[in-house]
Amino acid sequence: MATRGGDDDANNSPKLIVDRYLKKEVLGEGTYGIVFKATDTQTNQTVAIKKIRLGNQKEGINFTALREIKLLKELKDPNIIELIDAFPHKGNLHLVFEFMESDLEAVIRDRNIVLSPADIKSYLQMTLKGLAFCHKKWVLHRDMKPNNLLIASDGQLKLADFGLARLFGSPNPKFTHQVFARWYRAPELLFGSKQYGAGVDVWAAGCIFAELLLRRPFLQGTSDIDQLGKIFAAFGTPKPSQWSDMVYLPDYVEYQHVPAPPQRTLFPMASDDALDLLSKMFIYDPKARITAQQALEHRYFTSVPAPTKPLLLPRPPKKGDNKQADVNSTHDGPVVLSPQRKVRRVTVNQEGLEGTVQHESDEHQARVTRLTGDPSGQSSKAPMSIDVGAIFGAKPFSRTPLKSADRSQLKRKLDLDPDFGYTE
Ligand SMILES: Nc1ncnc2c1ncn2[C@@H]1O[C@H](COP(=O)(O)OP(=O)(O)OP(=O)(O)O)[C@@H](O)[C@H]1O
Repeated sequence: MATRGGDDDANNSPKLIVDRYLKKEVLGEGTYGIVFKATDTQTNQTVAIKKIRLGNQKEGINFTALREIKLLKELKDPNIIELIDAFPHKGNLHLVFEFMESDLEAVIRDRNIVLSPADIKSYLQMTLKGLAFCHKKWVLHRDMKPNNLLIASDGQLKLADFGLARLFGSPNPKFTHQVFARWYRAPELLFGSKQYGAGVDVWAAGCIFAELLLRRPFLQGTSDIDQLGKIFAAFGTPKPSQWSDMVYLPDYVEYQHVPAPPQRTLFPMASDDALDLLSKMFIYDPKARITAQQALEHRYFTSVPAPTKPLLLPRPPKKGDNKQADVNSTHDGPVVLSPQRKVRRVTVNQEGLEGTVQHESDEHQARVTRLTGDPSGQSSKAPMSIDVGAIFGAKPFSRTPLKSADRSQLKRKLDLDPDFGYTE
């Protein structure tokens, strides 16, 4: 029997809604409403239900929105989260999605996860595949950021919250999430463009690519003006020859000329191909910016290393099991190592970090080079030893057997990608 009364979100006890979904615990609250875990009793599938408040849309959900939701239901792609069902219930719209284990923000912020160049390539490829699919169907995301890129149990990254920004209006500024969204905002949006296109999503994907490389958000503006300032500091002020239409944008103001620093100084660890793709995703003129499809065809994706297969990507902690992850930290630099990797000693020198990995089960040894770098390019010349075991509180050389997943991941990285870590 459906429970039609007393729909209390704070109450985590299971209850059946619309005769189909057995509602369980609340997973979190976002800009548009509360998300809770549920079981679809028809299919026995675990789902996530996003309950969208329609409070300030007095006329309730309109036909345009319903039509667009129908469109979203038809967007089926391995890199787009599936909208399984949508229904109004007690004055709220309920969107039923496949349940996802984690998200890219958790991966980026988890100090225990090492991202190899191949892993970064894989995450970016899945992001661009999802985007390219939607852009082909004329759907924009408009709210691309790492916590909207969800990760399934099979490692597949899926774009979530597609189109919600357009359907339900700008997020309420009282939510801090909006501040984060600013970091991914394209310059045409910051200049007040009302007729923007798919380029806004590509710019945001570029910010996410940069964040994967740096392990911290790339352009952290504190206001819209400051965001533009951060963009100009990174890429130089746009010249009319680079972006002739900018002068017609509603909020365009002339800025004092700032030259672009060499991109290599911003991403010292990026490969030439990665840097070339990044620079194309950050082209000022949205008409000249690379499209998601063109980005997928960039040589970055065909050069070695090949993108990591989703199943082999580092496993982020499952939702509700994030004791290991330092999700509250705002990283100021690349994360170094996972304790499971048993690095004996790491030496910092001009090249970055060096160390020796000892793998107990097969005595596999490999040199780890360039594990991190100093984004300012001012790393100390004097070598310095760091006992990584001590940093992570793990006993160096303890004989605790590695879990088979850890073992295969480590072996894969060492075998396939000898200078795994930070050649990007
Ligand atoms: N399909 C899903 N499967 C599992 N958890 C989900 C799913 N969708 C959302 N969540 C979780 O529910 C919580 C709220 O998500 P929601 O998308 O509403 O907001 P958010 O991503 O935290 O922020 P914002 O609204 O700014 O994007 C988050 O913890 C999110 O990871």
